[in-house]
Amino acid sequence: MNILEVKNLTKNFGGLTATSDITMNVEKNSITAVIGPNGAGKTTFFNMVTAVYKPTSGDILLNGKSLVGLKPHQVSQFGITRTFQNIRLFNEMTVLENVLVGMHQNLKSHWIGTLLQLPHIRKIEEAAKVEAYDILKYVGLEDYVNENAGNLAYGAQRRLEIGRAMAAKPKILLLDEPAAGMNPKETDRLTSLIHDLRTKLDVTIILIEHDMKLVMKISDYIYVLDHGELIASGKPDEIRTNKRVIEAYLGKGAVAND
Ligand SMILES: Nc1ncnc2c1ncn2[C@@H]1O[C@H](COP(=O)(O)OP(=O)(O)OP(=O)(O)O)[C@@H](O)[C@H]1O
Repeated sequence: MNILEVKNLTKNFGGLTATSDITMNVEKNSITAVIGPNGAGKTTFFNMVTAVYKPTSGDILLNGKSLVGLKPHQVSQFGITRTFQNIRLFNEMTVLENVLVGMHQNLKSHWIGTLLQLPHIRKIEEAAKVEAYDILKYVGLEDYVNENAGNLAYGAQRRLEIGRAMAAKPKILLLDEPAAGMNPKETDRLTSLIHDLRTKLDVTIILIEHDMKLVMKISDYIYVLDHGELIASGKPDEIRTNKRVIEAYLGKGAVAND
């Protein structure tokens, strides 16, 4: 079953076409990768799915309902959260607080209740902390709960970002280059985390990533963009050997003629 359907999605910035007539289907509970050389339109695609940009034309359907025209916070309430290419944590807040921030839209507490320390609000907040702690365990940060986020090592900061995004209980998690800047050990750890999120927490993952080893290892399906156009789609083994994909990455002439 498709959780997300992208239909003929185009985004123009003045005379520049960032994505052109893209159609994709993302199956529920899958790991789907969107790859392509720099400037291919990958982040623009994420920005349209999260309503940061309005498509010039085309549609995006979440469980059959259009997301076009919604505000970013509404898309997030409908169950789509993301992480960013550049880490965006609250460095001066603790690791636990960063996850609690990600959870806020699911908390029914009201500021006045918090201010007055009403017992039922305190209960909700305690429950939120327990849940946040569970998430931190999941992403392997339970020993750093009270550490400031800015003090974490790079790979740990990236995992905290994923933890914060998971706190919103998304149906779809969009990861924008989660392995960027990671060393091979950190990438391995991230790979198994992403794999676990899908298998154990029932989330659908859409991943933009330049690390092809990671992409080929965990993706069920891959879409390839080049200069805003969808040039290929298929399972990792199909993409690995696709001539247009190899040419897009390595330049024309990289593929020997048959
Ligand atoms: N807000 C904007 N205004 C004008 N042009 C933009 C805007 N955002 C993106 N673009 C252009 O759209 C094209 C696609 O950019 P995009 O960032 O989506 O590519 P990408 O595949 O994510 O690249 P990278 O892998 O380098 O992050 C580029 O030519 C970029 O300069």
